Amino acid sequence: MTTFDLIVIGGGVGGAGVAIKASSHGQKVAVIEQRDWGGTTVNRGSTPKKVLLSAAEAHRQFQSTAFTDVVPAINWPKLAAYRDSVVAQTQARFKARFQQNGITTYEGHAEFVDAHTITVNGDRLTATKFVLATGAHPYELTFPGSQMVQHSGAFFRSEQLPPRLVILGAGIIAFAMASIASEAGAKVTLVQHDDMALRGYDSELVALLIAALEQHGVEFRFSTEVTQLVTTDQGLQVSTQTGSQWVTDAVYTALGRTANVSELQLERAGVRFDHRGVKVDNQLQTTQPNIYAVGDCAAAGVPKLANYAIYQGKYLGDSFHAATVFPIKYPLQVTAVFSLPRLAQAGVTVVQAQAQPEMYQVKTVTLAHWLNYQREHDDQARLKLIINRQNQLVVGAEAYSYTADDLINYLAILIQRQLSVRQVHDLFLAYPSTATDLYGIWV
Ligand SMILES: Cc1cc2nc3c(=O)[nH]c(=O)nc-3n(C[C@H](O)[C@H](O)[C@H](O)COP(=O)(O)OP(=O)(O)OC[C@H]3O[C@@H](n4cnc5c(N)ncnc54)[C@H](O)[C@@H]3O)c2cc1C
Ligand SMILES: NC(=O)c1ccc[n+]([C@@H]2O[C@H](COP(=O)([O-])OP(=O)(O)OC[C@H]3O[C@@H](n4cnc5c(N)ncnc54)[C@H](O)[C@@H]3O)[C@@H](O)[C@H]2O)c1
Repeated sequence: MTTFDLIVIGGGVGGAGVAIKASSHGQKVAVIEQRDWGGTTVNRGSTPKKVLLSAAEAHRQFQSTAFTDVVPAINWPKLAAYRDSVVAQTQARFKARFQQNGITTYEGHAEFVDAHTITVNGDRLTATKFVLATGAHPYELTFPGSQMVQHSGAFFRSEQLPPRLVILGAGIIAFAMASIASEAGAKVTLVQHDDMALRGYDSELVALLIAALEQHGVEFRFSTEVTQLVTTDQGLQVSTQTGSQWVTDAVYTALGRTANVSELQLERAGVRFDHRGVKVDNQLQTTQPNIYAVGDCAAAGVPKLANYAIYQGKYLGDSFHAATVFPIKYPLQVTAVFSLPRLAQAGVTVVQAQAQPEMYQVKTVTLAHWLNYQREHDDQARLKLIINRQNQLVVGAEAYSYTADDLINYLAILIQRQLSVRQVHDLFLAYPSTATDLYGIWV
């Protein structure tokens, strides 16, 4: 039986964070992956998504500048081939990084025998500590014909773009898919069961994004659900609860994700979990003291995003080595919707600020006439700053523009460092750029 100080189950971004940190502190570490190194992010999430998005962005720029008469079509199979080469290279680098750090890698499904032993490919491995980093899988549907529904991962890895497609859900993934597909020429219909898109983001900015996509031909059907899919000679016939019917070529879901916990035999190890994932405390420890969980499989009360999984992994890798362990503290929330245009947010949200008007002021800054936005034809670009009334520091920001994620990341740094207006003006930066725009927008 092979013994380690630490075994990490799951070779995605969360598992990598903890394994590499722990091994840098001299621990004997193994990582086990059952499907593909790099997990969701590298294979079915942000990596393929951002490669596709680059082509969509270039296509948009062609239309909005001097090239109006000659807008080249996106060659999807060519784009797909490039995307697959980027994914393959990233995956290979991901695995090599484990090996370069002296981490033992296993390819296979891990499950617990007891709290100190697991099996992989029939081998038994033991360790002092375990970290669960098994991620999540798409929410499954059960209506008649739902076996023909594909997941968002299939869209981001598709070889061909369906001419007509339906997206179920109006969350963060749905908006990225709708933006890419519509820019690449597909007729997109998005179905959301209630009237709320992108919950948590400022409704005014969300309305601007919906209007931009509608202008691009995306059809939104709110307050209804798909109830049946039937194959016909014309394609897939979609029926909804409210009685609508139309024909499409493909249906993709983006309805949220469920933690990968049920196939780990966690009961044998004394680890408790529910539909939200593995129960963890504020040090990411499960109900079994030598077993921890990070990322999408953990019910840690934070967004299930790559930046959180990486942050938790690094925290845990360091905490195993620390003399005193403090609870994990997230400096602020930062998220982005990779749509066209983008929505991004850092710190206190507009929704939170509006609920506490005595504490926060919301200031709207129109960006459209600023050089960086004007040159991009970003004519609706705007920023909402959330200001703490007591000390006048900016504590949150929400932006809508083609480069909102960049601006929000600069603001996230300034918010985390609690910089005052004076300190921002003392920074020396290359001009003109998104960074120097901070001089103007920072109150
Ligand atoms: C389409 C899409 C786009 C996204 N875009 C973004 C984005 O732009 N920004 C962002 O921050 N987040 C994004 N996310 C979320 C992000 O991908 C996840 O939060 C992140 O991947 C979580 O990392 P993880 O390591 O917890 O899990 P994963 O990356 O899912 O890795 C878990 C790994 O564990 C393996 N595994 C599971 N069970 C076992 C077992 N029993 N034995 C061995 N191995 C096992 C799985 O095969 C998998 O490889 C996106 C997600 C999706 C689906
Ligand atoms: N840029 C990013 O940061 C990013 C990008 C993609 C994914 N992610 C992560 O992946 C997770 C999953 O994303 P997602 O978009 O699948 O989920 P989500 O939770 O963001 O959105 C799902 C949407 O589907 C709706 N819905 C639920 N059931 C429905 C039904 N039967 N018919 C129609 N609509 C229905 C929900 O009300 C919700 O609006 C996110 O929570 C996030 O953690 C992050």
